[in-house]
Amino acid sequence: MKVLKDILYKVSLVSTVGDMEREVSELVFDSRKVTLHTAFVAVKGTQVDGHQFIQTAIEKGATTIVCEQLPDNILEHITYVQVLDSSVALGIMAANYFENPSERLKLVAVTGTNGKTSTVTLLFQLFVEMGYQVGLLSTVENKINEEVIPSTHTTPDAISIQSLLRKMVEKGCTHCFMEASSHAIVQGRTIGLTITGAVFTNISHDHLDYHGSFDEYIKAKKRLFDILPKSAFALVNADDKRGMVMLQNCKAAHQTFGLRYPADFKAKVLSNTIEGLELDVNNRQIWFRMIGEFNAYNLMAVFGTAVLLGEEEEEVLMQLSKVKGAQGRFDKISIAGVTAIVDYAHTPDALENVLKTIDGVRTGGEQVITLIGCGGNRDKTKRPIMAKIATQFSDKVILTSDNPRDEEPMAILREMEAGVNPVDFKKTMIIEDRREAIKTAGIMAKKGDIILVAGKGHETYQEIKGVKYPFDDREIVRELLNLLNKE
Ligand SMILES: CC(=O)N[C@H]1[C@@H](OP(=O)(O)OP(=O)(O)OC[C@H]2O[C@@H](n3ccc(=O)[nH]c3=O)[C@H](O)[C@@H]2O)O[C@H](CO)[C@@H](O)[C@@H]1O[C@H](C)C(=O)N[C@@H](C)C(=O)N[C@H](CCC(=O)O)C(=O)O
Ligand SMILES: Nc1ncnc2c1ncn2[C@@H]1O[C@H](COP(=O)(O)OP(=O)(O)OP(=O)(O)O)[C@@H](O)[C@H]1O
Ligand SMILES: N[C@H](CCC[C@H](N)C(=O)O)C(=O)O
Ligand SMILES: [Mg+2]
Repeated sequence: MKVLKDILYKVSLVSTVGDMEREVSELVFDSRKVTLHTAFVAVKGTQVDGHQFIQTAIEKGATTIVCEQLPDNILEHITYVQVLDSSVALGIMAANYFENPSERLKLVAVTGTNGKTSTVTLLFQLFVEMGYQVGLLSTVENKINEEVIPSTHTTPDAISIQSLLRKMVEKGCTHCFMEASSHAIVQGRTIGLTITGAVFTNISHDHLDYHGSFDEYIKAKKRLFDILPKSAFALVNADDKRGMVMLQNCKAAHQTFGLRYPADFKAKVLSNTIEGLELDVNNRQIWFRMIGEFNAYNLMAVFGTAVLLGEEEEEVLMQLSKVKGAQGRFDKISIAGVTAIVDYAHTPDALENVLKTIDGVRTGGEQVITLIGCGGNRDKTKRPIMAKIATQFSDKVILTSDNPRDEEPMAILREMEAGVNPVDFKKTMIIEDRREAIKTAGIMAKKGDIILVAGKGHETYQEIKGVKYPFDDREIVRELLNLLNKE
């Protein structure tokens, strides 16, 4: 039990009604999770306004209500706390409730359209290699050392973040590496965190459905940098023109990484093959297991972060060359003479990067067959662009379902098809069923060919009309390619 007024420390209050010394058993923002003596925080969401569940929360046992508008019927046995912004209050209250765990470890938050999971996973693996106890919050999984805690979001809600950080501190973690999605930043999920360093990987087309415009999307990312204290570091990609935008009016120490423009942490790509990357970093030639130029950026973000956290350059590079990166990112599966690559590319930029990487490591003669879909209930404007990119950089393309969610799969596929140039129609086909699409790609592939299975990476399900059916690209690729004989 915690005392309400302690949990409200540093929260901007508009008014209060009732006992502020009241004990709080738990903090929740979802009426469905209310139990006796919980404090219910009413948040205005994208679907509904949490204020409409205040009565239900009280009926279920909540004795404290935190809200922006006080309800008409004030009950005597309930404490009401009126705040300016419930999401902001929730972040600060969650931090207080779990006793500010982020002040007790070094927390690095990574934002950007692509490369967040790759970067935080590399950081996690690197710091484990260097002998630290480490936490990870990522799209693929959350981790406390070797313990895996399933992830539901790229960035969890404020209460889950603080609760996970608290567990990390209890388990002796000295560092935590987390992804900060633009949704999370805008919704205040990262409020209340003491951040040691923030990293910006890049920004390109995504989530325009949610943010409304590219400018708003940039502003969302920038908010992470705006709140950094002077003692923190802000490490941005010098080769992305929005890197400098992130640093405008940012109080933290400005740091840059990159491959082209002058940067504090810079590398030169010496070789880039299907086996890995050779980079020159401060006149040291190092080999890494990651593939593609985009991974050279991720590696430089990781190198810079580790050095800014006080690690020795030499040691960082040596240990970094051992790590293997995140699941479902450029996962190579070679069976029956065919190489399939399962990759989470789900934005135009990521798809183009992965296809250019494949093109760059081709030895000649082999054809590239790309299988791609776009998620339902998400940014529609990227659909035709992604299909166009797929056809531009591949010999054959199968447009197929990703997670259709509540949309008609065929409608998504038609929107994708609209981006294909008529001259590319003959190399493009539509196969709605993703399993059938993978099978067809396998049948079409000749020995030596490369199949890119893009969009779902590590995901182990396919979401169709509210149901998550088991579906793992990596398993299906293995199963179906094993049935083929290309020898
Ligand atoms: C669009 C979006 O981001 N929605 C997130 C948001 O929910 P919301 O605002 O839609 O909530 P709502 O349904 O309108 O409800 C409003 C409030 O009423 C409460 N409520 C609701 C119903 C009820 O019976 N009782 C009740 O108290 C809810 O708990 C909530 O507090 O806040 C919730 C709690 O934090 C999130 O779980 C939810 O994520 C949804 C499920 C989601 O799919 N989000 C995706 C888009 C997302 O966040 N993705 C990013 C990654 C994006 C990237 O790739 O960069 C991520 O960080 O995962
Ligand atoms: N630095 C990068 N620049 C561009 N593309 C990248 C970069 N790193 C990875 N990618 C591509 O983007 C895909 C997604 O990478 P990753 O999962 O690391 O991004 P993310 O930012 O975590 O995505 P999400 O927003 O879904 O959490 C990868 O599968 C790869 O195709
Ligand atoms: N974090 C991304 C995941 C997209 C993955 C793709 N497989 C899809 O379902 O659209 C998003 O929320 O847009
Ligand atoms: Mg991610």
